[in-house]
Amino acid sequence: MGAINKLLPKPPLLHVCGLSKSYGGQVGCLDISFAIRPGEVLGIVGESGSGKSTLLACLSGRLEPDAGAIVYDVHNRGPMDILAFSEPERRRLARTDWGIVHQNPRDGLRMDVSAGGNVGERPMAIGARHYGNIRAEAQDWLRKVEIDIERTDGTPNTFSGGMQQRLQIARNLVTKPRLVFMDEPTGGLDVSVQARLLDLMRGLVRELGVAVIIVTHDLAVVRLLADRLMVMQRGRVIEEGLTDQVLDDPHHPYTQLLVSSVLQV
Ligand SMILES: Nc1ncnc2c1ncn2[C@@H]1O[C@H](COP(=O)(O)OP(=O)(O)OP(=O)(O)O)[C@@H](O)[C@H]1O
Repeated sequence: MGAINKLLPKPPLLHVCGLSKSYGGQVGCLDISFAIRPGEVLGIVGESGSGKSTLLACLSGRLEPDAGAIVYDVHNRGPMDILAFSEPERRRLARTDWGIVHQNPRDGLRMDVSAGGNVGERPMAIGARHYGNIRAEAQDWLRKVEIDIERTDGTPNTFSGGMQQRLQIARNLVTKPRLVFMDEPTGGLDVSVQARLLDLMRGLVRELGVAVIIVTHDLAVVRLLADRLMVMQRGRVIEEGLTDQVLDDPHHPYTQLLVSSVLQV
């Protein structure tokens, strides 16, 4: 039985079914269904207004969907309908199991708290108490995201945009979440800074085996990071599949347009 289990695909970490959200008469996202397995990276692409942010906000508990189910395999408890969670239960899940990397590091960091504090307060929030260990772990993570540990006591507003984004990533990964939501994590950065950040993220995601849902309009980002891709247009998923397959052989005319518009640049 054990040998057979190893051959079977891992059960989904997150299972989304028929998720919809509108704003008055305006469709945000419509009838979205997908599953993501542990350690898998799912990219969601589409032009501005296609519903990416609405979907991500519904998944990460920042927005209440109008319809659908979100089932998450909660650590030590099993698959649960998280839309039925109370607010404290949802906050606890976000603190222990999830990470959220925002496009603007200011939304994900505490700008008046030191870099070491920004990383260290996450393990503290889930029970770490020994100051020396917390600081050592924070510095270990600063090193991993290539921030000089001499900057441990500096605040993020003295950091460059790229450093702030790397700090936000360290703050999210330090507690080894099982699922991380990323919203345009490389947006607003110089191309060379983006490339370095992407390399770093790819290494860390693979090393930790964390599942990631990454929303972006940048096909180069998903090409490098995502195992699977969903393409959205006007709130719906119009194409999905393995990233290379979708990008190298797009079937839907809208995906073909997206891919060809990048190739022309
Ligand atoms: N607060 C809101 N009130 C009304 N309509 C909204 C609101 N937020 C989003 N929408 C609408 O929902 C649709 C999806 O928007 P959403 O922001 O999810 O798209 P997006 O793909 O994330 O776009 P972008 O890449 O520009 O962030 C759009 O038509 C948008 O105008």
